[in-house]
Amino acid sequence: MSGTSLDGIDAVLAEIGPTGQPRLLHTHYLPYPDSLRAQLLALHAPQADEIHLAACAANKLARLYAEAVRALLDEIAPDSVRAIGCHGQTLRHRPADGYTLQIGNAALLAELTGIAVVADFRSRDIAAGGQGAPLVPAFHAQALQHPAIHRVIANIGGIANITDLPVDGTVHGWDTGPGNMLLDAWIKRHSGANYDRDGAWAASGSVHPGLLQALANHPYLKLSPPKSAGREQFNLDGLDATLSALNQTIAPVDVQATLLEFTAMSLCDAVRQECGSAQELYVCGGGAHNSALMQRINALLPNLRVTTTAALGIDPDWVEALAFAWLARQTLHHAPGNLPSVTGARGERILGAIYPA
Ligand SMILES: Nc1ncnc2c1ncn2[C@@H]1O[C@H](COP(=O)(O)OP(=O)(O)OP(=O)(O)O)[C@@H](O)[C@H]1O
Ligand SMILES: CC(=O)N[C@H]1[C@@H]2OC[C@@H](O2)[C@@H](O)[C@@H]1O[C@H](C)C(=O)O
Repeated sequence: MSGTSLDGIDAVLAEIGPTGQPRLLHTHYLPYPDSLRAQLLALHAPQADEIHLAACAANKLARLYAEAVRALLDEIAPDSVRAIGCHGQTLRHRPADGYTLQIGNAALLAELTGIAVVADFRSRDIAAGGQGAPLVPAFHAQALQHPAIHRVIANIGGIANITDLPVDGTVHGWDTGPGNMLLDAWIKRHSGANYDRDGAWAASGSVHPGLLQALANHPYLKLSPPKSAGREQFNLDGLDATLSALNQTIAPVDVQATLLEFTAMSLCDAVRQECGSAQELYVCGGGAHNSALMQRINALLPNLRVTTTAALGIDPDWVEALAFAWLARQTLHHAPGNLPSVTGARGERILGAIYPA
């Protein structure tokens, strides 16, 4: 899994039992080199010769994915692995235009590893009229649903998404707004750091009410699910435009504090408005490590027990990667991977393309 934070590759070796229950065997995190991160970020905007540049970046990604796979395979023979589920790196996500694009040369990854690869999980759902995202809710339902407790799972990566798991067994899920994306971008600009460790910088500032209000007016937040978001909706250019329109001097540290509050607020508003009787919220994704963010989520949802998926036995860092291992297994079993109640697709679909070993 390489997600919208553009931080690197989360790789897991997983065994998935006959009922679909996952068991995490090994994990490996491979950060992107700074140069690749910068190239991928640049490819999110139009530029000259971008088809060539994207194809070259896809090859680089395949080589890094292969390196991550090799690191997992120290103690297991490659031929005992059925498949690699490879999400790829999202460069564009435009369901309204009928497409989404995740790059990462799956053919090259199959060639380099000698293992079958399942890739391009989102396109079929979009072809069927869906958002193509989020896809993890089906896995959350499989692995984390409780028959008597109304749970919500929040994945806080670059973008934040939630999965609502009421006790009647229905599942809803959508992207609530920014996760770490704006926080990462703002601290990068001001100190060069890739992220605000534990939210310490944000915690040392004060929320600016005018900026918070302006951010809360983002049209994405007013849309009803099904909905999904990406860097198209939440990015530094948009933040700069909001700041210029306010025309006030706001200290960078207070902007960071306000971005953290905006991230927590957009997520918690979605939980309060759409997940009525929810009792428990389990957070996963890198945002689970941001203690200042976790504190604000706790404070904004006083009626829920807020913790991380570690309390359910799944380390929050690996839920998403496990989900794509599970989705790859669904594909190999000719079983659907999408939930039409989440993505809005016309029906269940078998997702992904298979590149045989
Ligand atoms: N100790 C920490 N303190 C604050 N933030 C953290 C910490 N550790 C990780 N993060 C944040 O988590 C991000 C990575 O999260 P994650 O791996 O879930 O993202 P992702 O794979 O891009 O997810 P998605 O696909 O859901 O967007 C980092 O960019 C950083 O912002
Ligand atoms: C297009 C795309 O890559 N979307 C990601 C992104 O990151 C979080 C959120 O936005 C979610 O919609 C999705 O990823 C997760 C893994 C998903 O599909 O469930």
